[in-house]
Amino acid sequence: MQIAIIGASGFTGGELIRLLASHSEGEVVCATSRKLAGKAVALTHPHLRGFTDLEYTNPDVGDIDVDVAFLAVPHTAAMNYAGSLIERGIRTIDLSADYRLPKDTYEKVYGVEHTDYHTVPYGLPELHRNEIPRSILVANPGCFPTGATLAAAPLAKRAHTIIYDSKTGVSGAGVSPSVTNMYTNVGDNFTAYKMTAHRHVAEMRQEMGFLGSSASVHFTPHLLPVNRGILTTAHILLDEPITQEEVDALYEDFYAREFFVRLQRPSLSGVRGSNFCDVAFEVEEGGKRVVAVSAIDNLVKGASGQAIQNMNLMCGCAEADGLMVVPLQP
Ligand SMILES: NC(=O)C1=CN([C@@H]2O[C@H](COP(=O)(O)OP(=O)(O)OC[C@H]3O[C@@H](n4cnc5c(N)ncnc54)[C@H](OP(=O)(O)O)[C@@H]3O)[C@@H](O)[C@H]2O)C=CC1
Ligand SMILES: CC(=O)N[C@@H](CCC(=O)OP(=O)(O)O)C(=O)O
Repeated sequence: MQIAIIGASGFTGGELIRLLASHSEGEVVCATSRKLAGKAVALTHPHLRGFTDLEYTNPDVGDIDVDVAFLAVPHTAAMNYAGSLIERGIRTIDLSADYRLPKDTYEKVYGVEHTDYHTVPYGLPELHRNEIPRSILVANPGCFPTGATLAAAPLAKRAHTIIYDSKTGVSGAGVSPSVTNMYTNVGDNFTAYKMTAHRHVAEMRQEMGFLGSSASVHFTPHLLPVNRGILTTAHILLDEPITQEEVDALYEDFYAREFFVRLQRPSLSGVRGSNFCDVAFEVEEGGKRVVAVSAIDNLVKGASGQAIQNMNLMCGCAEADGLMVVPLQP
């Protein structure tokens, strides 16, 4: 199975190459970068030396001839590639936000016109496993919505309000330097941003709706001085009181067949480098608030690992192929 990574010089592109190095059926044969064409991939991803001899190329999209393509480019750029790939039968996984939302919602949230819209499955396998195998194009979820939705999903129908409070590592902002992500602003510091209107809240609401929830959903992200990981605390407010035993049973049942969701105390180092989402939950006295906490690696379950999970489902490979990576704790 020949694979192209479009946008391979970025963080998620590098993670795709790292994880696919141990895939039993896939081989990365094309790694694109507009700026680094002709240079060795291992020059900008030195951790990959010895695992890839590829050089970056900058082909026209119509000349990319592979079985599977990953779009690891910014939102609004992915829509320029997807159409040409899928019309030639290339299974495509888009890591950007371009196909995650209905067209009108996307255009409102992202403030741009969508010039090549397709309705495609939302690639959160734990919720949409049945839709993904039939699809030629899958929208890989946002990093925050992945951790948040997996934390609250089993209680979706019981909640009237869900408040997600997330802390993220800086690699979520991508490889390009900026004043926001420079060391002097991030190191030895901790701050909230986009406090009431982050673009990911639309995805979080969409997935709660998919689960049959009418809960009102709110979200505030914070920037942690770490490279990888998202810890999300979900405050799940209920109309009817619930017991700890009932919540235990709901989560255990919901995730009984999900290898990548582990019900144990979440921490960033407990999932680092891996495709796991760890989730724990506790009922407050009185039974009307459940606090559920999740941890993911934003570059793996929040992006490239989940994208490979989707590829595996789309292509009939074992779901965990390329993803049997043990977390890096401590
Ligand atoms: N980082 C994260 O934790 C997560 C990221 N994502 C999403 O995945 C995608 C990639 O993210 P990430 O790897 O962090 O981003 P980076 O900024 O690190 O990398 C982006 C890549 O895309 C290329 N690129 C940039 N602009 C364009 C363009 N207009 N056309 C073609 N290629 C372009 C860049 O290389 P060059 O300029 O050389 O061509 C680079 O290789 C984004 O949509 C992001 O939102 C999703 C979940 C989590
Ligand atoms: C730290 C940081 O800036 N994180 C990014 C989200 C990460 C991301 O990649 O967004 P998508 O999943 O939609 O692609 C942000 O808050 O916008």
